[in-house]
Amino acid sequence: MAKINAQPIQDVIIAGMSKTVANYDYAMAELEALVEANHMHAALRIDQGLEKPNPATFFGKGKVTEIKADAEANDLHIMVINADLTPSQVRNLEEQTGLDIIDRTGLILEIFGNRARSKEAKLQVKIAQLQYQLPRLRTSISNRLDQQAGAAAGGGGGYTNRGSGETQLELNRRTIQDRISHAKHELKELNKDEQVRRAQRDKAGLPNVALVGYTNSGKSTTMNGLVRLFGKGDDKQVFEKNMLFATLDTSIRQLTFPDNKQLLLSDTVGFVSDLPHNLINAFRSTLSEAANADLLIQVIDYADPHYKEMMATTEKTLKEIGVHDVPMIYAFNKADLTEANYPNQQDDQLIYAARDEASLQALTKMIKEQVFQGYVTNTLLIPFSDGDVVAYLNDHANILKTDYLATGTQLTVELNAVDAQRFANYVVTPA
Ligand SMILES: Nc1nc2c(ncn2[C@@H]2O[C@H](COP(=O)(O)OP(=O)(O)OP(=O)(O)O)[C@@H](O)[C@H]2O)c(=O)[nH]1
Ligand SMILES: [Mg+2]
Repeated sequence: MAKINAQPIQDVIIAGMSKTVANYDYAMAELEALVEANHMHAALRIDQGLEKPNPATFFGKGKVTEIKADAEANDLHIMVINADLTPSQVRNLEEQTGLDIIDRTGLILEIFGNRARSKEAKLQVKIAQLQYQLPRLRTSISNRLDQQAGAAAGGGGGYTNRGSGETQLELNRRTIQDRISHAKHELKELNKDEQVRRAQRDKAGLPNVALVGYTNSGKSTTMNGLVRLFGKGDDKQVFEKNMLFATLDTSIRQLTFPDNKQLLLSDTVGFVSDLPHNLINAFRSTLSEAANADLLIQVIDYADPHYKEMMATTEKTLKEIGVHDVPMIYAFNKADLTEANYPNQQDDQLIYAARDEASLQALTKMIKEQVFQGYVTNTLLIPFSDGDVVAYLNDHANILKTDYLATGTQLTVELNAVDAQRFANYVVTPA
């Protein structure tokens, strides 16, 4: 699939309805970045200021004629629109302009389709794509997604719908519905394994910390930096790259600090405004790591002039995936590209750069202050016959003091809630 990058970049029109979107300029800048992420280039931009989109063709009648003429004059064949259109709006516009129309959700689904690597991500994207296609069978975007799915399956799987008769359409509807159920079933099987792994992790009682934030803000780079400092020697680095949606999976790594305290850190899919609903649904299990976290680190690209809008997008998306009341550290990244001093902490905010070690140490300190609050310091007297307990604590806990008494080993040790409970029988009051 390395071929994707070899594809020529396709010139397209981007278009939007300026009065129906809050912060229109930012929305169009975001659309342009999404278009680039899909190996396209916004060669022409068309705006219209209607109060309400035309129910039949989205744009007004005169505008549609203008679009057709502009497209022909510039030899452009695709128009990407900064909104979600009804299936009939897409069909009408395609008929009247002769252009292939891609709406916002279609665009994001196509990007995700190109990026998905793991089996889980592929299934999740496929489900979202098929659900999107179902009411849009006779549109060009449905064909595009079909061709993508066909290419991913090794070629030959794609089929075209345009201009096909009603019988063909019915057949396709059934085929798509079958494919959705099949993919859902496969995903469910995969998620079973994931649930087992999660149960094992929960049993270990380690705090869960999740990196979240707008796409391309530096989550994976931050994860890799922390893993380099505190991960196990054989921990793999996660994929980091200057492109939207580089990460479509959740990776989890264990960090162990010099005082033996441990936590699990996860890195996941980045956000963008108005992530399609069926995509969010399909990615629910991937995103659940964030929903179950004890602490979120919101990574923000502080060097991007739109960082405030990106933060608002992140907050909104988190609400949508059901994340409420999880404590958050605001990590303003890429300070090396700004005038700001770094690392610089103020309350729950940190200005930093993900590849700067002092920054990573500052972030670590903030994380530790948050997640290890619930630790208690106990003194345990462990009989010599329970040597495995002493061994476990040596590996997993911060031992402040060790005394060898006639009756056993006496440890003063910091314990998380699960371990404190587990070893409650050994607690003594030190003499
Ligand atoms: N200058 C600078 N670049 C950074 C910093 N952190 C990350 N980057 C770059 O920003 C780009 C995106 O980084 P990633 O870590 O892949 O971002 P992400 O948030 O994981 O992105 P997605 O997985 O696409 O959501 C890469 O080109 C990184 O090299 C930083 O502190 N300074
Ligand atoms: Mg990433």
